Amino acid sequence: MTMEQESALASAQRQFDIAADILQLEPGLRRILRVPQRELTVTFPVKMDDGRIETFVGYRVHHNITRGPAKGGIRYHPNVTIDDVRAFSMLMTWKCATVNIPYGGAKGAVVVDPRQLSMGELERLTRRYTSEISILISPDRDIPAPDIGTNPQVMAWIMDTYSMHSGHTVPAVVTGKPIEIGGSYGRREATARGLSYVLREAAEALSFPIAGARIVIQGFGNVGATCARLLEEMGATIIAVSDSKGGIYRRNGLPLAAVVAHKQRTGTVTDFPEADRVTNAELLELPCDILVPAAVQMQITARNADRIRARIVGEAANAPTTPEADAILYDRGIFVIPDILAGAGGVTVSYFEWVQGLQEFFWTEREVNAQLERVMVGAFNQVLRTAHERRVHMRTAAYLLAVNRVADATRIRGIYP
Ligand SMILES: NC(=O)c1ccc[n+]([C@@H]2O[C@H](COP(=O)([O-])OP(=O)(O)OC[C@H]3O[C@@H](n4cnc5c(N)ncnc54)[C@H](O)[C@@H]3O)[C@@H](O)[C@H]2O)c1
Repeated sequence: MTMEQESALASAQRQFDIAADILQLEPGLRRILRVPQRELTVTFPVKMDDGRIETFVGYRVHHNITRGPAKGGIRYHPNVTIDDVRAFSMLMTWKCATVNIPYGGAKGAVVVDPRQLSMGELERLTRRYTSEISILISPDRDIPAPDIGTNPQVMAWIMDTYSMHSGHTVPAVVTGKPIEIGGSYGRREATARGLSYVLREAAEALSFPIAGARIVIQGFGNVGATCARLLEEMGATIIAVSDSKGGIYRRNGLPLAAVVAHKQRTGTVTDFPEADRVTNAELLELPCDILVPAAVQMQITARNADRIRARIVGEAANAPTTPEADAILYDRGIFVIPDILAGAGGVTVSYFEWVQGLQEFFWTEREVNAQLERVMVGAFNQVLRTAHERRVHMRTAAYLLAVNRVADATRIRGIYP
């Protein structure tokens, strides 16, 4: 197996090992933090609309809960594996620790293509999966959230199922809920907004203003499209965007509102009449100031890293860059804002949603965004300082901060019994 084909977990562990070596982490702590603490696999039946009974496999993994309740999304995807869930649960531990919010890391999944299910089937699957993992979830133990293939409606069913079992309404058991039942203002845009704050800070650190910066975005979904709009509001020029079908490029800037309307009408950005078509591979190699991978993992690899022509790469997606590519980008002086920092706006506002639910006291959107900016800018500056002090790239710096926080918490609490 080549490095490029290694599993998501092996890649996450390799990244952890780099930080553990620099921190000279004691062998016992290394053994604890390298693997998930707790895993649940469930096989459960769902009545389909035609009367058949199908069985589905689901997972919920807690990587670490030393710093607080487990936090992480639930993915519905036909190809998801337990190994992916382990890797993403580990990334969640580091993401929460990087922005210093009091959570551990978790991830859940069901092996299913949700687009093949009716609404009724999706609801029954979600409610039964919730029931199966209810031995793990609760507002003070494990708080799920949306991920690929799930959305606020799925979170509403999880909240309702858990509440039915409890006999009273428990909004704080999930985040990413609809506003009407205790969701937070600003949650839907939070990942993109958090990213826009750190991109603005990064541009400033590299001595160019975000206003006028030329931006390329891979993935035009919730995060990518919102990020495009927010960066345009900051005065940046979006020159290329893409979705799973391909990308579009216009040297002088895309008319964003028209691209959004085209995507709504046709389901894709491709074939937008006033731009050139590019493939997703070509898009990544366009000359620009800021490249934002906001689609899927493993996009920047040893194969294309030497052709990336951005000054900053802001990782909205989880794990879009392989460790080999990281080293190449660093050597070429490209400033990478790693996923565990750049993509942490979502979990940060999830944390605010949980706090609001527990207190039953809700904030305005302005308050949410101001607190998000404080957390993201503070974390960015800490990671940047660490990178300078330790002479490492931003990903390793973020890992050093995050792993150290979890290691410290473990040492202070001690090993039970
Ligand atoms: N939504 C959040 O709060 C959040 C938080 C942290 C990280 N992320 C990560 O950000 C990424 C995007 O999340 P989202 O919520 O915008 O998802 P989404 O499903 O709304 O959008 C994904 C976009 O990527 C495109 N895409 C899919 N496969 C592609 C491929 N192979 N090449 C190019 N484009 C492709 C899709 O067409 C779509 O435009 C994911 O990796 C997700 O894990 C999301």
